[in-house]
Amino acid sequence: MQRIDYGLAELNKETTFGGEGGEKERHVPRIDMSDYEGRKQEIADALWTAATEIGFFQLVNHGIPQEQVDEAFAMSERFFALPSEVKAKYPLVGGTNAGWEYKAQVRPSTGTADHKESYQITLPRMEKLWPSGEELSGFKAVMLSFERANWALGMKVLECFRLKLGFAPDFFTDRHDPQSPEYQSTLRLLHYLGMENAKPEDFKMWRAGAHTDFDCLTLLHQRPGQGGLQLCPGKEAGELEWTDVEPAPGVVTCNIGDMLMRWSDDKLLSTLHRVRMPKPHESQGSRYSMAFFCQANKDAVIQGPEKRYDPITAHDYLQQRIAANFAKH
Ligand SMILES: O=C(O)CCC(=O)C(=O)O
Ligand SMILES: [Fe+2]
Repeated sequence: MQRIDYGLAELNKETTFGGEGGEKERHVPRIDMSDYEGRKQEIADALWTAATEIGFFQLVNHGIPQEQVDEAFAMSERFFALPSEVKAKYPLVGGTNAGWEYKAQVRPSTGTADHKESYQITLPRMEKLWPSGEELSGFKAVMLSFERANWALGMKVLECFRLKLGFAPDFFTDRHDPQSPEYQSTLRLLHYLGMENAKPEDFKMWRAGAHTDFDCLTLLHQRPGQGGLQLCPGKEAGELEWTDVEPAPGVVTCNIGDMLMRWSDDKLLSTLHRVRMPKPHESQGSRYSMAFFCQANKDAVIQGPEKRYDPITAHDYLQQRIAANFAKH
């Protein structure tokens, strides 16, 4: 693969992680979010340990009702089952993180398109991007309420990191204010294509190539029986060893993204991950997941307490990352 020189250091690193690598078991911490107000300090300590050691953790008792998660998954499946001509009426517009794309995301790590389609919801940019009620009744209402539930959970987690980093109360919540036109957090529905009729060479591809996320914090909903997510901590050179993150009922899998890594002067780790193809004994069917990306509002200025990096706005930061992933748009 030809190497392109990307502007950000994070991106130049990402071009070196596309290979198969090995596998290794690792412990992904579970964090109990119950009695959040009463246990905030304890939760913050547990989140901090997880985020500084492995960059991934799974929230339990997180407050998003299972029925709401199931309802959103059901709607997502119905959306992707719409005819392509309908979905194509709501296309991803370059640089916006809003709308539908089909096999359009080329990861700098692999140089090939992810084997998936996705539909992204970024609230201020959704004009003309919602399917009509006739096409998919109830979709918008279900997704708006699911978006908000994820936002609220994301802000609880970020508030704990805020506490540990020593920023003022509500620092991150203010910078992810959904009332602002600068809001750019994103709910992404994902459909990884079924492999039932795939050719052997298709299995050499990735459902999602190795990458780190651009955002502050990702909340990921997976379905039991639809695994494939793998993480690899550290960004050292050499053979990488990957760990399966198994979906479990009732958990929300979280990872730190590059924006928060910068904002914490590299203390909180944005960990490499990918979605591999199913193994022969695993389900070959479609895989659905839903990710909520807490991305600071465009006008937020990212700089850590120790000022390790020059300040950059969240807008400029994200644009560089999107440009590197959707070159064709
Ligand atoms: O679908 C998954 O399990 C992971 C998705 C992901 O890593 C992403 O969209 O950034
Ligand atoms: Fe990701």
